[in-house]
Amino acid sequence: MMSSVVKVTIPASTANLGPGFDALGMAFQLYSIVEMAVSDKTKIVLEGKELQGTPADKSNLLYQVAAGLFQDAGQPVPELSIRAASDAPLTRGLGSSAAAIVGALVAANHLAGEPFTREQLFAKASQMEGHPDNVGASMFGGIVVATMPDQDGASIPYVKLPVPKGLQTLVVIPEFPLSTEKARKVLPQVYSKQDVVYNVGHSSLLVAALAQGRLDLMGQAMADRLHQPYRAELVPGLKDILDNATDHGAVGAALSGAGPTILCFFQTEEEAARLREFVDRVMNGHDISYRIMILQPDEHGVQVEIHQR
Ligand SMILES: Nc1ncnc2c1ncn2[C@@H]1O[C@H](COP(=O)(O)OP(=O)(O)O)[C@@H](O)[C@H]1O
Ligand SMILES: N[C@@H](CCOP(=O)(O)O)C(=O)O
Repeated sequence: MMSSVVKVTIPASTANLGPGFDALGMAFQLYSIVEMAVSDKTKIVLEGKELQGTPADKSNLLYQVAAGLFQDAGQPVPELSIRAASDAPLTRGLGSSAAAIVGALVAANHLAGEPFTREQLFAKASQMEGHPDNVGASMFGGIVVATMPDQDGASIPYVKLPVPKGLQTLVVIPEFPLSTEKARKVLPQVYSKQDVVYNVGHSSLLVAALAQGRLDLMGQAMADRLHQPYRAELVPGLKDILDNATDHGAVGAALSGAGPTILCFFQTEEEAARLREFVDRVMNGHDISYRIMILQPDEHGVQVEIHQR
């Protein structure tokens, strides 16, 4: 009998864009894939260097998320054959856990006969991550503005914005990992009224600037007081880059998600060259190993192909 293999391609993402903590996400043309099929015995194959060290048994996040979906749908959890690969590095602030959750949910939902809509999968993924920023971008592509609802399980209100034409991203990816869990623990429990008002203003201005393609406002609008100042102690070079990137070719700069990746937006090749030189100088000054990637935005979000075997 023929059985179906579902192949899901998921874009990596950046969250926050500076002030939009837990609310803004943007998808990149940097992909991971998850292939899933019902099988006699669970087998998980993880390909490539980025997934090295990730468990290949039933404790794997992809299996756990897929099993949870079958349970939520009121179906027995089948044995699963899973193959996964990622061009995006893990624990660097490029949304790998969100991409894995989105990939496993979309794949398992297909195998279960599509019991849940995309909006419901988005809500599930956001509950699992605890915030909708990366999962929104991986699910829908482009720039996603979203917020967690007051009630558990309710749908997540969001708006997808196209990425302003010509906006490109240079990411500086340090070699050391930083788990999101650790980078959330350094944040305060309580903020001053001034800092909250500051972020509401900057995040609102940033969303409006993105919606109208006002790249001239991004440098100012991307300033943040809720997370970057606290996370700077975990990311050598961050403060320097945030303070000075716009003087060296950047349209704006931010910590990518919880870090340690740092992102700088730019438009022209000349800006990219100036930025590279600046970033090299800063990171070498801190004696940090890193790599630089130029990433284009993804506008499509998660993509699904079905194969018969
Ligand atoms: N394809 C995958 N398969 C299994 N687990 C994954 C996969 N991708 C990410 N993960 C899990 O997500 C963790 C990274 O999540 P996190 O600390 O939030 O960093 P980030 O999302 O910024 O990469 C990894 O340590 C791993 O446990
Ligand atoms: N809003 C979250 C985003 C975490 O993104 P990740 O890619 O680092 O997992 C946060 O800032 O904690």
